[in-house]
Amino acid sequence: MTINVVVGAAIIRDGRLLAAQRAEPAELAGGWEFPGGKVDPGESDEDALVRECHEELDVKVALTERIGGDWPLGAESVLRVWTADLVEGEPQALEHLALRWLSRDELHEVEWLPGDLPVVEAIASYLR
Ligand SMILES: Nc1nc2c([nH]c(=O)n2[C@H]2C[C@H](O)[C@@H](COP(=O)(O)OP(=O)(O)OP(=O)(O)O)O2)c(=O)[nH]1
Repeated sequence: MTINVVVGAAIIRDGRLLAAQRAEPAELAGGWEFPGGKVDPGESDEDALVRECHEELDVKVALTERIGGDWPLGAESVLRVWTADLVEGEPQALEHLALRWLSRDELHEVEWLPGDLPVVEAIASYLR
């Protein structure tokens, strides 16, 4: 069985984390996640993440630090997360229902996808 790699960006600005609300598929719609997506064959994780942020948010990001290792998403996928700085552009919800910048106190005001919760905990210490 091949394990699918999903990459996610913890974009932080002024001590706040950018959270994005999924628009699809129906069973995930409304849940909040890190911008990102699946790594294409032959593509590095980091290149995939920069590409996905451009496609989804119309921004250029610079990845800064890997957060933890492979975070399990069910039996068949893992999530790999990097913190990121915005280098160019203001994030647009091109593929999401909404975007929010969350301070540490606000982290749990949105309903994160279940697999993201441990990652969100790991990122709390980076926020104000
Ligand atoms: N992008 C992203 N996906 C996540 C997170 N947490 C989580 O469980 N997932 C799941 C949702 C999806 O089943 C899968 C990522 O798929 P995706 O739909 O974002 O990937 P993609 O943009 O490459 O889309 P596609 O080619 O399949 O259409 O991982 C997260 O924080 N960010």
